[in-house]
Amino acid sequence: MAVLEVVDVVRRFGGKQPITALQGFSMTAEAGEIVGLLGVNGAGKTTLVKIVATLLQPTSGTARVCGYDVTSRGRDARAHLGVVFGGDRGLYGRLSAVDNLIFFGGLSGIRRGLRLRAMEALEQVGLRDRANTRVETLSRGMRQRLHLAAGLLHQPRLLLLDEPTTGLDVVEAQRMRDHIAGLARTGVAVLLTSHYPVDVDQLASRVVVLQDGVNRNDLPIARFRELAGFVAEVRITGAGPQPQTPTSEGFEIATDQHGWTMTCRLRRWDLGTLDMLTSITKGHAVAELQVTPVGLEGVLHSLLGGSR
Ligand SMILES: Nc1ncnc2c1ncn2[C@@H]1O[C@H](COP(=O)(O)OP(=O)(O)OP(=O)(O)O)[C@@H](O)[C@H]1O
Repeated sequence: MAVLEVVDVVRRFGGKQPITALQGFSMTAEAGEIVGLLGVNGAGKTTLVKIVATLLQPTSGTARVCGYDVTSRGRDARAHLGVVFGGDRGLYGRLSAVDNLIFFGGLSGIRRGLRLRAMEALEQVGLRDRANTRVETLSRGMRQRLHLAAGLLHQPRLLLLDEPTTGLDVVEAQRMRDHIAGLARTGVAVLLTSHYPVDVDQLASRVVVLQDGVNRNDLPIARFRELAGFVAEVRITGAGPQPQTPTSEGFEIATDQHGWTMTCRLRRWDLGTLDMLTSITKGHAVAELQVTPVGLEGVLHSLLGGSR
């Protein structure tokens, strides 16, 4: 059984200009899987996350967490899911890290062994040694990890993460990603919404693209990258006579007062490609060779670029 199963969910909002944010959206997430949820602003990501989190009801369709319908079995669904929104608000600055967790745990109905659970959750996010530190003296990254710990208190099978690295420096963002990856290795399913392609690039095993309220692409991340139609961009600069460019591979060459620049989007990257580049540039004065693998950003751009 999938940890998360969303089937044909429709969500309409009324008002002067009624809007259908989700129009028959379906997806699943299995144990241990990190699914990256991508889409332009207004695509319906937050609406979907709120429905799964039992904060908003679908107009029609079903969403189940560990088999429990989020509408008719909301309490059971909530018992199996943790929600972590980005940012560091909502914590009590004058309480210690562990007391914040005890407070949140109490609110979500954990009665027995709460202090022990709180300490375990702090351990999971690398904050055990800060258990008794007042939250207002913790760094932003630490406070964000404390949010993650709060989402883990009741040992959920599904974690909904919305922008988990917002506002973090590169070191803290990487630490956060490491913790998320570690959680998935313990079998937790993660639905990750992020505007930072690097989060999804590094973490997700599968990518779902939400567009116009439907699941437009749902692919393992390696297959998703292939949607760009190329694997890498190559850029070679040099001086002196310009090389002969092969017509078959779509090379382009430009010249200026400093010399020439040759660019190409490669459809594959292997030893044959390397041989080809060597033979094109043989005997020419090459100043620089750059090969940039296509990232998620490039794929999203070619998928969603003109479709707002
Ligand atoms: N409470 C609401 N009332 C009316 N319309 C809403 C409401 N919540 C969301 N919408 C509309 O539903 C659509 C989807 O919004 P949603 O916030 O789910 O998108 P999103 O993909 O999360 O966007 P972003 O990336 O900007 O956070 C938008 O057109 C939005 O204006």
